[in-house]
Amino acid sequence: MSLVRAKKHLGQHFLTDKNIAAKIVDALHPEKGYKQVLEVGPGMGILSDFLLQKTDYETFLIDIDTESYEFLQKKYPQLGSRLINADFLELDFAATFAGPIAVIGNFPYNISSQILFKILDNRQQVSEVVGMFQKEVAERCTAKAGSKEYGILSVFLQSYYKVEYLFTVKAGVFNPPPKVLSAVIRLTRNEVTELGCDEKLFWQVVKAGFNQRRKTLRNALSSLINKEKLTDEPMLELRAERLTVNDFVQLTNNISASR
Ligand SMILES: C[S@@+](CC[C@H](N)C(=O)[O-])C[C@H]1O[C@@H](n2cnc3c(N)ncnc32)[C@H](O)[C@@H]1O
Repeated sequence: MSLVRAKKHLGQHFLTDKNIAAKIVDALHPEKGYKQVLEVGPGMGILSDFLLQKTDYETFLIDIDTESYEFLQKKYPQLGSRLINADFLELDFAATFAGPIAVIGNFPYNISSQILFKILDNRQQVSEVVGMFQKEVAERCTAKAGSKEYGILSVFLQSYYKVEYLFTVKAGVFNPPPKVLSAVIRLTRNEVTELGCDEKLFWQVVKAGFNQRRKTLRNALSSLINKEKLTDEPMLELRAERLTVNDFVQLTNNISASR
């Protein structure tokens, strides 16, 4: 079988180290109750080889690249409609999967944030995610309040998932090697179904706070708050990076109550 040509615009860097591939697949916890796993961007199938050996779950593969799709069709004829040639960002989860699922992948780095927001949009179905990202993105996902990496992505993900940094991966194990280091993280869905505040306002507060992260929240959120009524709100004297997810929930409730 001829190999798939790496296409830069699709973020194609193929992992060549099978031990790392096995370690990524082993980081899934199917005992948590999902029966289906979706791999995003299987490429030539280095992760899929390990996923398809497992009997605890049914594996689905989605790749936007037709050349990868045709390669994988020949490699795994048994997959049938579980091999999908489409854009993950356009996938209709409810129509494709029967219940809770896990998402796994060595993700294309050019669309990392969109992939994470797509997962967040489908958080009712996505119980677990194990994925490789550019190291800086992995650090932003796992960052804690008070650190310089802590930002919008950290707060949004940590609202609904426990986020763990698993391990760092060197560029030399990919072909072609990316210019950056990579890292594997795991997201495990928490118990939260509702944040306990006006969620639309919560997203606005988080975004506005971090969009002007060097300002105090009183200044960064000036268009969202009623200044006369929130004169003694201590969180407004801080910068966004100091607030935990729970602080943001509480601040959102205080802003709602003052309107
Ligand atoms: C970093 S490569 C990883 C390939 C393979 N899993 C590996 O580890 O060698 C990323 C893969 O994502 C695919 N991809 C890029 N954008 C995509 C999208 N929007 N939806 C689905 N797959 C995508 C690429 O075609 C490529 O196969």
